[in-house]
Amino acid sequence: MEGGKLDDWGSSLAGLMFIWATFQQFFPQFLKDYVQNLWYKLLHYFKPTMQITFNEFSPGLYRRSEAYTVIESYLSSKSAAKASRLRAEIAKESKPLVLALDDHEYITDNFHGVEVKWYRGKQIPERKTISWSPHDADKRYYILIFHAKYRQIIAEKYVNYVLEEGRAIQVRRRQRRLYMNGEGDEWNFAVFDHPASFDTFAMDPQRKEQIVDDLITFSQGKEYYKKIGKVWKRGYLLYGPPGTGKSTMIVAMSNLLGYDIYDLELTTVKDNAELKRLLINTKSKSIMVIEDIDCSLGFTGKRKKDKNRKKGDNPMGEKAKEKEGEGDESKVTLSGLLNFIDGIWSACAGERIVVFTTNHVDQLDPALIRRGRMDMHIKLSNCTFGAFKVLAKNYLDIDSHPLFEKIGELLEVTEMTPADVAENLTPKKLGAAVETCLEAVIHALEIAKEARRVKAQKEEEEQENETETESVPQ
Ligand SMILES: Nc1ncnc2c1ncn2[C@@H]1O[C@H](COP(=O)(O)OP(=O)(O)OP(=O)(O)O)[C@@H](O)[C@H]1O
Repeated sequence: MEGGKLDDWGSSLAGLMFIWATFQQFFPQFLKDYVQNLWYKLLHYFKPTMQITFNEFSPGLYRRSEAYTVIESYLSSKSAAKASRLRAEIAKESKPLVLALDDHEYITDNFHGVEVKWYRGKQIPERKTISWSPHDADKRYYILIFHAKYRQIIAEKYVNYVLEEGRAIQVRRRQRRLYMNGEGDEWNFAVFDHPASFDTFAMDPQRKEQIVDDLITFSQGKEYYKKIGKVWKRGYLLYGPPGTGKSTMIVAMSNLLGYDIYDLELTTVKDNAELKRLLINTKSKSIMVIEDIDCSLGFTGKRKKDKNRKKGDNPMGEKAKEKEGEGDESKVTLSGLLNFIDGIWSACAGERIVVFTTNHVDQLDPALIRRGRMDMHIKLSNCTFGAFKVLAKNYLDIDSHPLFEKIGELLEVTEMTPADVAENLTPKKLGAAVETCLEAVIHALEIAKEARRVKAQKEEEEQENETETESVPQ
């Protein structure tokens, strides 16, 4: 692609705009329009520059234009390094302080060698009135100025690039939201700021890397999904005993990609139609989570409204079987859920991750978790030595210690969840020594080992008794 420079014309234009903006407030409207038209004609005659204006408010609309806010985010990422006059502000629901381009200031940007200028203007209303309407306040706008010979590349490529980058910057800056479904098809949300990340997630490092790579590949896969003709979404099934980090991993996913979380409580959804409406009301770049999916759907694929059931209960245990057939309010069906995940409507949500968690993977309907629906099955297991080392680094800030060897041996012969190991590693007193925390882990592991031995012995004795009873002649 041919490179190009806007040279001094862009700067003169932006400079004159500043002067014009300062004096225009003293002129009547007809004179302003006349001078402005004359000025553009003159400019175009000598140097064929072009410009595109992005107004803060579209006529008749009370909301700020999305293009304007996205451009503002894009330019704020450039302004800190390039502009000489900046505004500092805390944007709504944005984490860091944002440094943005000030009024009547301009900066230069470069797209594949083509130089463009951005100017931020402000139009002051003719009459100052006390009003709540944004149309009576100062109106701002951005003007993109470029050489006319680059019209095509700027209009077709650069503007789209700016919008995409700006949106990505907004997502990165925005505080994460955790949505919950309430009554009907509305989502309520809370701003959430959970620090869990893949760096602090205790898991075999190689497996962790695979998962992180998979997530990043997905998030950058817009063109790929388009090429293969598939909706841009990916399903992850997280399974394992309680306390192995299923919920923590969802937060780590959200923090890695900057996605919001939609925590869908299936038992409160009335029917398939409501499920569909909930889906339509979600935004792109999000993780749709159904925790303990085995507790929400029964064997037959019919949801059972079983509020009495505890998380750890086997869904097809006696308790669950008793409830079967009772659920007269049960309207969300397995096929409704399958449609929700990958029916035609799933395409409305845009870039999306779906996560199911379960403690009983073997109880789930294979249709629900087949590859293509739940693309990656992630087993979260009891604490391994590799996972322990991550926890020791998180909690005690150590990479190695003479007591590690003993802990490694114990972890091989007994089972303990990362949640339990983490709890034992937590110092119980301010300034507790590292040894004290590691010894607490060893102590807990030895108790678990002993309990395991006693249990195994008991099972062996019971089996022997059963064999003896069977061999006694009737
Ligand atoms: N792999 C892990 N890495 C780091 N911390 C962990 C891990 N697993 C568990 N934890 C710690 O244990 C606590 C409980 O974990 P979490 O709620 O994620 O488990 P879970 O598998 O979702 O449990 P449940 O099935 O009961 O919902 C977390 O707050 C976290 O601090």
